[in-house]
Amino acid sequence: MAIAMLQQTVGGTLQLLSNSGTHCNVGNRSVRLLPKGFKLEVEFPKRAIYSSGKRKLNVIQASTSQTSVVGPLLAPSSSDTLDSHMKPNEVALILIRHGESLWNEKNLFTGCVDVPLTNKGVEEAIEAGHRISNIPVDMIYTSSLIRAQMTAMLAMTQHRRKKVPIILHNEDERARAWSKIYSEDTIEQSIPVITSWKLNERMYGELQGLNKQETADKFGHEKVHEWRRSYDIPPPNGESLEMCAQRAVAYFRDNIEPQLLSGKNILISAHGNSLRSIIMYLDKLTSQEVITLELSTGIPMLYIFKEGKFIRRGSPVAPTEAGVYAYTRRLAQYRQKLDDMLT
Ligand SMILES: O=C(O)[C@@H](CO)OP(=O)(O)O
Repeated sequence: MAIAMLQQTVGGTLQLLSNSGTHCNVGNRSVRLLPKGFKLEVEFPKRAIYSSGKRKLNVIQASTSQTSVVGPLLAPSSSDTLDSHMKPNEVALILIRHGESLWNEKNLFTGCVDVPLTNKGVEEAIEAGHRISNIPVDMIYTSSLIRAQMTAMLAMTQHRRKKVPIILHNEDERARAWSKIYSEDTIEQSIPVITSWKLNERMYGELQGLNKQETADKFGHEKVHEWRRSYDIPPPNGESLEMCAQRAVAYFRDNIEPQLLSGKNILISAHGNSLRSIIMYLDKLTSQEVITLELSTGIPMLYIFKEGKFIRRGSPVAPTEAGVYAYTRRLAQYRQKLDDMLT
């Protein structure tokens, strides 16, 4: 079936994107839409009926400055034509803990120290990418730390949609202006990547850089276990899990949840403790339950956000790709569309 999707208005023109060859009526004009992402610009009328054959697609109301779209075929806030058949009230949320870092390998407390991935970590990130390669991703959030950013970027190299993840630089006005993209086409083929320190690993204070085994030998296993896995006891001059959760969950609620509500499919690449905090919020875990939660490096976890609820769909243990796609009709449809477009 043809999908004609309203892209945007550009100086009095309307852009349509199609994923299969068909005729499409725009107002009183009949135009041909070509397969796979062919983009058409037409002058838009004030009000037009979109139709493909006898099938009415959408009613567009447009003015030079504003366009609104009414119709079941468009997910209003999604920019991806592949999503146009999907229920706008159901979106995917993927969480990935970064792959193994050089300090994970050396068994050092890392916290907010900015350490890159090992070769194994790179492989884990690529494997994570395979597992999520058929799940829609409209936006990516990462911490400000390179291990989480590397993981997101490497994972996205495997995504079948082949959009380009692009880090947004919002440090100041100039950073924003200098990284501006001037092609709407290119923007459409990009995924914005938003970084925030609020998704960083919990700050490990004076343990950062110390060897975990040596620290346990020195201070006692019980003490170190308390620093590492209690909920509200911070390591010396560091953050407890509770303190980490306060800023990570606040960030999630204030910044990420509104995007999910508006229909965006989101990937978060972050850290053991910032993700445990977010999972505590999503799964309504108690402080006793969250301290027993261990996350492996590079294993993606899938949630479906539907009707205001987070439903976990991928096991943190080892979700197989086939298992993940069996979960919802919407994800199966997305995968089918990728198959149709990319084979
Ligand atoms: O060192 C760290 O920053 C974290 C995660 O690797 O360690 P822990 O397992 O104690 O949470």
